Amino acid sequence: MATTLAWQQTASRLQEFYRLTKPRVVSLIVFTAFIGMFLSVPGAVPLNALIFGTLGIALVAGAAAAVNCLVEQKLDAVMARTRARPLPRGKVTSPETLFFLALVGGAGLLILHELVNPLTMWLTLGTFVGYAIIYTVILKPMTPQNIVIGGASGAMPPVLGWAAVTGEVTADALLLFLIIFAWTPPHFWALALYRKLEYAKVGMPMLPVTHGDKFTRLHVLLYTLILIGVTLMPYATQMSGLIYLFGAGVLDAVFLYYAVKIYVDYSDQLARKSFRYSIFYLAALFVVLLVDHYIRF
Ligand code: HEM
Ligand SMILES: CC(C)=CCC/C(C)=C/CC/C(C)=C/COP(=O)(O)OP(=O)(O)O
Repeated sequence: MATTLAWQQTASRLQEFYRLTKPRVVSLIVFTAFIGMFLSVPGAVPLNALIFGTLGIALVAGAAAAVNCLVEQKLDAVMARTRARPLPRGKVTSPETLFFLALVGGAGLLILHELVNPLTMWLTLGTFVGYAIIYTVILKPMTPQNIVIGGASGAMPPVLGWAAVTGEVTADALLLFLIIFAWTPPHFWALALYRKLEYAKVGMPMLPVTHGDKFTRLHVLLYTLILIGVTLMPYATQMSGLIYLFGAGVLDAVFLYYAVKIYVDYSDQLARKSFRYSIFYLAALFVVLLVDHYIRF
């Protein structure tokens, strides 16, 4: 009886630590890295790079997310969306979080350095610093351009996957970076539009707070147009073929529909749907890139 209780307590503690890593966001990040690995070579991906590259990138990304939870715990306690996180609820302490993220992040970097290659380790470390320090600590409280510049960290994972397999970063890898980079503003600003009051409450200078709704809605539309241009580039550069062109075209058309509707006929409900669609869009676009890579027309 006592051992069962002890087990339950341990399991629920571990679950709280796991939640610090923002597992849902990180799983899409890792998914784009994973697909980047397949796109980097014509045939089979070496199993070593696939397994240890994915594991290492996942661990460091999780540690980066935990830094964000640590730094923003006081703000998280105020916003409805984030107040159930482990730190604001007092389920884990700051020193525990620091210890956990150092352990997890250190293990990830070690795996990348020893079992993948040093280039991937350094690029992943740079991405970690980009999100955990440059974005979270410096840019986020400073400028409404926070997510445009900080989005570079979120866009790095396919490049990391590419480097893990090939040991280099090529123009095709940078194209994958550009896709996520252009996707981030419509992804985030759709959410920021319907969460504007919460961001205002904690004094975060998000675009709808500093420049208003109309300006943000215009920028969602403009970045969606940029995104559409960028997603045509894999076909234009012959990195991808007709299956990709068709898939990306359909996904882009729906994204454009949401962006135009947000601009001309805004509602919170629409912004919420558009945000959810942005997540589906990115996952589906990478699946299409992968399918096209192996079945090429
Ligand atoms: C600076 C860049 C980014 C910002 C500011 C941002 C912002 C956000 C925010 C605030 C949420 C929380 C939504 C909620 O709690 O309801 C979220 C959710 C999400 N983001 Fe992003 N994001 C960024 C980049 C990315 C990237 C690069 C990916 C993946 C490649 C991604 C994937 C996701 C996913 C999958 C969710 C849903 C999580 C869930 O359902 O709990 N995000 N994003
Ligand atoms: C490989 C590697 C090291 C990757 C690190 C990149 C990384 C973890 C990006 C995460 C993007 C993310 C969680 C944005 C959420 O925005 P936010 O943090 O402003 O959201 P919040 O308000 O929910 O805290």
